[in-house]
Amino acid sequence: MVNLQSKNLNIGYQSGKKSKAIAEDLNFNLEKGKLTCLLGPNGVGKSTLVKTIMGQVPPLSGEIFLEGKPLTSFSQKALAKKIAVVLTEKITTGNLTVGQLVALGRIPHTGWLGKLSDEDQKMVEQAISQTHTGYIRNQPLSECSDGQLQKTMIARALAQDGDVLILDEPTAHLDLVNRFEIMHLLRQIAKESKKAVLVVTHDLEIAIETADIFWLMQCGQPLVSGLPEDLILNGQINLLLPSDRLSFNPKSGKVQPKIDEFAIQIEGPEATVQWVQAALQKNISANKLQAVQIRVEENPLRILLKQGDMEQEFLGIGGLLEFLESRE
Ligand SMILES: Nc1ncnc2c1ncn2[C@@H]1O[C@H](COP(=O)(O)OP(=O)(O)OP(=O)(O)O)[C@@H](O)[C@H]1O
Repeated sequence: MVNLQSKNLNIGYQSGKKSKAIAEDLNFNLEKGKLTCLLGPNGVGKSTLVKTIMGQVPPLSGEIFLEGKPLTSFSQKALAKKIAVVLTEKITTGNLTVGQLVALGRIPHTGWLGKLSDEDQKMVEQAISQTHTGYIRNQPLSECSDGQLQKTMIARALAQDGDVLILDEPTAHLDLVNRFEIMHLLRQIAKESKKAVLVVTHDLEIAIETADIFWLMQCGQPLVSGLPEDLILNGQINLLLPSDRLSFNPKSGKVQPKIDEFAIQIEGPEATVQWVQAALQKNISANKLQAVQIRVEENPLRILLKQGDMEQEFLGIGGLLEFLESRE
């Protein structure tokens, strides 16, 4: 079910009579119950699109519809009840605790001085429980780690209880475990609370694992939308990598340097072959690998290198690289 939709949307910034176009002819459907990831290179206009959807930056032309009605027909207050946003800026809210910040999510419903009703309280508790932040609810924000802060910001947005939840780079600055945890949490929120969740991210691998839909934004091109798995198989994922040097490897699910003359035949178990190949690509120039054959064994690792009559054995990739690097 579509919650937010755009038609021929042109986004950018207006200053006096001058307008600066950032992206043109954007057409999208943001669906309820799905986690959508917006990906694209730096400066392509992802944050500008988020601000346009929030009603902070007016579209240069075209229109956005929320629940079938033009976004412009909603007041800022009404929009705040429908769309909750988590931006990248760090909050500097003095001595507020985690619990107090989450409660601030109810402001669109209560007003600044509003007391929390039982219903408000219930939404706050639900948001804290969904984000597993109960154990830090009395902790001042100034004492929270980046991961804890990010979960608190998500909890505040959940307490706001809009049908649309938008997050601009929620995993920036987080470690690998927290990045996974936050994205899985957002997926769960989309599924369980039937919200339309839009996440701007540069985290391609985790996005592939968690997103239902990808939106790919590239300079001067229409927005490409589809299942991540479809975009991988039809090669459109490479739209994110305009450089000649990188491509997406559908087998490993990773961005890798393009392999052409570099590819040498390595025999052995798949995972071991993959990492030996990766180390060779990163460190050894193609001319040093000519007429070289490599066979690998695992547990324990053994690498056998053959060239003509010469055979050499290594017990680690480091030794193999040292040997190849020292060759004329
Ligand atoms: N207030 C503004 N007025 C004019 N131009 C702006 C303004 N804010 C951003 N821009 C420009 O809009 C373009 C898109 O910026 P935006 O922040 O939307 O990109 P982004 O895709 O989110 O980038 P990143 O991945 O680096 O966060 C950039 O060229 C930027 O300089």
